[in-house]
Amino acid sequence: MIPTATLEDRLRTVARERYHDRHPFNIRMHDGTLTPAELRRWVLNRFHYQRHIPVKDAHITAKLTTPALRRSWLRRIQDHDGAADGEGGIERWLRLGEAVGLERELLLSGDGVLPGVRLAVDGYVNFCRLRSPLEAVAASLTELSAPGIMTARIAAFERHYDWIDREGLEYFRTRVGQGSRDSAEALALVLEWARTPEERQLAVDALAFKCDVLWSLLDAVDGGDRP
Ligand SMILES: O=C(O)c1cc(C(=O)O)c2c(n1)C(=O)C(=O)c1cc(C(=O)O)[nH]c1-2
Repeated sequence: MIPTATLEDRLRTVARERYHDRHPFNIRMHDGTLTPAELRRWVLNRFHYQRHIPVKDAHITAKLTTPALRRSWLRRIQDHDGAADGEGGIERWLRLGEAVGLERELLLSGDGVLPGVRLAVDGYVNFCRLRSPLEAVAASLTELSAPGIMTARIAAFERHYDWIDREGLEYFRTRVGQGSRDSAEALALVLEWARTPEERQLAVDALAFKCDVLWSLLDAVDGGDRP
């Protein structure tokens, strides 16, 4: 039997070693060498991911079997959708869009989202819709690495892209705390639920799949716009 500590180590290793902070496009973003057009392409395409996070969290919530679990997962939907119009993570991402020069109407229209990004996001939503609660929750564990990448991103944007209004970075500032809390909560559930070696392997594989989703998204953005 593999002890629980080993599963946590395996998950943390996957979340670290296969994370999209190592993707060439992310490295260029943080080095400050993206052109404004490239940065806009990333913000526009990532909005497609952002707006689907509460959809996938609704699929996960529907699989949870106790009021306490559903209540805690519902909070994630509210983090993104807000308690009212003009609040929440999706609204903050729209403001990031405006700070880089993209009209919110353009982001909301979905125009310009790359085919590879649509496929990656569909893949993630459908994975959480079709797989077990263990696998769906384990897939969210990329967020073990998210607070680190967000902190690095805030510093990189402030340093290298001074044409972007700092207020636009509020999405990332808010996500540092939310991501730490969400990943701790998800990790505790996965460690509790994955009791057999097979279940532990499913959790690790789910996390590896999610790393591939994020990697594919950046591959598509790195490939440039359609002619
Ligand atoms: O910018 C990023 O690098 C990044 C990564 C991730 C992630 O690691 O999954 C998320 C986010 N951002 C994010 O903003 C977010 O709301 C989020 C939700 C989830 C999830 O799987 O439930 N991941 C992420």
